[in-house]
Amino acid sequence: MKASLLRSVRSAVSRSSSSNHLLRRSFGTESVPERKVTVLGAAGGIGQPLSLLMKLNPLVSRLALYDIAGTPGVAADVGHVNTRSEVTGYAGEEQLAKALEGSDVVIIPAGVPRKPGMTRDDLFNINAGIVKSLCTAIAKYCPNALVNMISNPVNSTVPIAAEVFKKAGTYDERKLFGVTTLDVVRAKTFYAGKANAPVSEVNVPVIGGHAGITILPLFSQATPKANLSDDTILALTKRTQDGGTEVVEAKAGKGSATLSMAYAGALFADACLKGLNGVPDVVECTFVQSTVTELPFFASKVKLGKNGVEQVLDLGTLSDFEKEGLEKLKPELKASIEKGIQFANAN
Ligand SMILES: NC(=O)C1=CN([C@@H]2O[C@H](COP(=O)(O)OP(=O)(O)OC[C@H]3O[C@@H](n4cnc5c(N)ncnc54)[C@H](O)[C@@H]3O)[C@@H](O)[C@H]2O)C=CC1
Ligand SMILES: O=C([O-])CC(=O)C(=O)O
Repeated sequence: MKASLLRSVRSAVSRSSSSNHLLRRSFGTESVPERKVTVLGAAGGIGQPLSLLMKLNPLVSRLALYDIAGTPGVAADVGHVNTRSEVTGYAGEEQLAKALEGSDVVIIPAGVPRKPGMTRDDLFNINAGIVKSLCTAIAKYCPNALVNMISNPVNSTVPIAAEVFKKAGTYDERKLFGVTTLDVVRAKTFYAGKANAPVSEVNVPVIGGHAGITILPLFSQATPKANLSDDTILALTKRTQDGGTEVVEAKAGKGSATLSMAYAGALFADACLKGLNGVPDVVECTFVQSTVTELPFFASKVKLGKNGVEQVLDLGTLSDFEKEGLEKLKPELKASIEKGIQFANAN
């Protein structure tokens, strides 16, 4: 078991750092740079499994787990897993600075989740303040870190973060990401089922934002190609847009997606780390500052590099159905972005 774990760690390290000669540091027979990852909200429903998955990532050398309470226990637990990173738990605001100092990637799943009947925007009043205070600390203690925003409503929390960083004079648009990977994960799973394709080979870009109709999967660009009817495409689109609500309703008051989100968050953070380490051609869909539409933030395929966003890729060719979806989502996404900007500047 131990030998096979080591083998898989080594092969993952070798795959992900093959193009990076200069930054290497010894790690067994292979080498990768030192990287600190901080999880804010690490004791929560997403935070705990996400912390475990980050502990399994051989690209991480230090893992800092922060929450308002409960993190010493999570850190002690996760810290016993015999993988590369050293784990430290931090609880309470007075320990936030230490959790953030020296961080390369900060993942934020802090805040309240939905209950049945709520929209993501209903979380704004509580989560906007949480995100604002956490981002104020990031600007102070690790202004160069890549920030992976999971807290909802992502369509507003990312603009809030941008405004906080602008005010602090630390904003670098290449380093701020709304995590929309779960939309891609869902679109892939649902498409594979309908297209009868092996799910591991499926790719589906998802653009727009992360709430309801602002989530726009581009099944016309999905691979492997499949000849799906318009009705099937419509149903797949709706299921992807309502994926979060499907989980909220199934959990019946016990929160929203946590396990699939932890998986998606770990995938996205891994892509950020690979980009930082100089691995070429790392591309993920994510909600970033953008000029691909007239909106100031938009999710689309983004190439990740040593400084975060290297290139925001254009949308490619859209079907008429997708073009219509794109026009329909713009007013809602614009309003959510503006709501975030206004909040950050008024408070
Ligand atoms: N981007 C996405 O695709 C998804 C986003 N989410 C969002 O992620 C957020 C977290 O969801 P869950 O983990 O299920 O909630 P949860 O309630 O289980 O955990 C949230 C954690 O945040 C902590 N927290 C609250 N205020 C904090 C602060 N000021 N500093 C640090 N930690 C703080 C809480 O103590 C708690 O441990 C929600 O806003 C949810 O809507 C959930 C699923 C998918
Ligand atoms: O639906 C929610 O509230 C949580 C979320 O963002 C998702 O699962 O996509």
